[in-house]
Amino acid sequence: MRLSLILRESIAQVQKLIKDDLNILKVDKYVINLKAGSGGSGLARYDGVGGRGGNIYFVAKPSLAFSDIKKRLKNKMKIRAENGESATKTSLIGQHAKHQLFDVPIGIEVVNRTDNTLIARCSKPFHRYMIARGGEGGHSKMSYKSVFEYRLQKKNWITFRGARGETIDVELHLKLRPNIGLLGFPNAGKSTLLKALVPEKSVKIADYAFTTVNPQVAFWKNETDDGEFGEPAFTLSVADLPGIIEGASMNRGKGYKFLKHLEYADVIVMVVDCQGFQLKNELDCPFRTPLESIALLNREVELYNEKLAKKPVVCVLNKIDTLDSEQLTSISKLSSALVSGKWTDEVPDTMRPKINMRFEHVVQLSAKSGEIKQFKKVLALMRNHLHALQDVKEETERQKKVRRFI
Ligand SMILES: Nc1nc2c(ncn2[C@@H]2O[C@H](COP(=O)(O)OP(=O)(O)OP(=O)(O)O)[C@@H](O)[C@H]2O)c(=O)[nH]1
Ligand SMILES: [Mg+2]
Repeated sequence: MRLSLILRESIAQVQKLIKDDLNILKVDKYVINLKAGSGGSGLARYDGVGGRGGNIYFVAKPSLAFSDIKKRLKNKMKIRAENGESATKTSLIGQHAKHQLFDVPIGIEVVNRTDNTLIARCSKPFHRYMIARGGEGGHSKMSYKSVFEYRLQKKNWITFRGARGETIDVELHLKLRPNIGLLGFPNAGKSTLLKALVPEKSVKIADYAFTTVNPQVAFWKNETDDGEFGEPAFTLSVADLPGIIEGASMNRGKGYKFLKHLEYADVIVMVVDCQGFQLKNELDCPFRTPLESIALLNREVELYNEKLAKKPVVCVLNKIDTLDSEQLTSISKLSSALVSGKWTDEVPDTMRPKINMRFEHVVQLSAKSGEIKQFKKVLALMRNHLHALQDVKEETERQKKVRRFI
């Protein structure tokens, strides 16, 4: 009995290790209901003031894992702060409630579920972020509406009701911060490319759409000290994401929820199948040429967030081993058009993006063959930009105005 228990535990441990090795991100969002404390009641006859309700703060802690959030809330996904004390005849100033502090892993984003606005980006270690505000205590200067009477020991007391604490549903988002994010339609060869970069990593590759169901991260080390490309050794994190499809912004396929992991990527690597793309061999799934695939990916990205479409992109035209010489010529033409920025000229109007992505480099390769020297070279070149490319800065209103007058 005991032996089987030990065995079961060790199997579980090994399984966990395997999972860690794969670095697969299973959960990247939680929804939590928050209720800040309401203010205590004030007492009219004696001008008593109720205590303030407690606020809810999130504190960014470096040592926490995202999955700890659920454990620490004991699966209830609710956080409550205490109400303020009411004023009484013997204590005319009600005590303020204690604030509720909740530790969260560093870097998470807190979004209001109702209006989809960002409340906080918890990025500074040990900093407190106010998420829900407690209500003010009741007092005589409050509006008439907050006044109410109640009977206590046969006397009529007039009290001022404290304000209610904020009640909100928030989403906690974990976003990867990779140097390189792989973007593409299903089956384009994103995972194959990751495997070619980091051969020791276990990666699931298969000839059907949506093989990758969760984002996964690997680290590519350019270990040659003497510098294979004249560079000192360096490491880049690469995130392989599940494929998105046309209409992802309308929540087709798996939607575009995984695109959030590209928001902090320094460089986007767009992987395109040189043979084109068709999700299924059915009438409602039209065939898309490589050029159309690029335009449609560009469109989906900008519909998600225009900032993403402004990031530097490396386009990988994959599976060139499957092309004949005529197709190879047309892929080379496409490469030149992408680099020159004139690639949208031939895109049908219905597929043309608003913001054309900037293709810093275009590489033709066969990820399956593992011969990706040119691609590694391009990554090494892009590496020089990595620090400067942390995040695309929004143009401020002032800058826009200034530009208008120039
Ligand atoms: N001939 C050829 N086949 C390739 C190449 N790269 C990938 N493939 C094949 O294409 C299929 C899809 O590859 P994956 O790497 O799983 O594609 P993916 O983009 O990760 O797909 P999803 O995870 O579904 O989004 C597999 O059968 C691969 O073997 C290539 O360069 N040449
Ligand atoms: Mg994949």
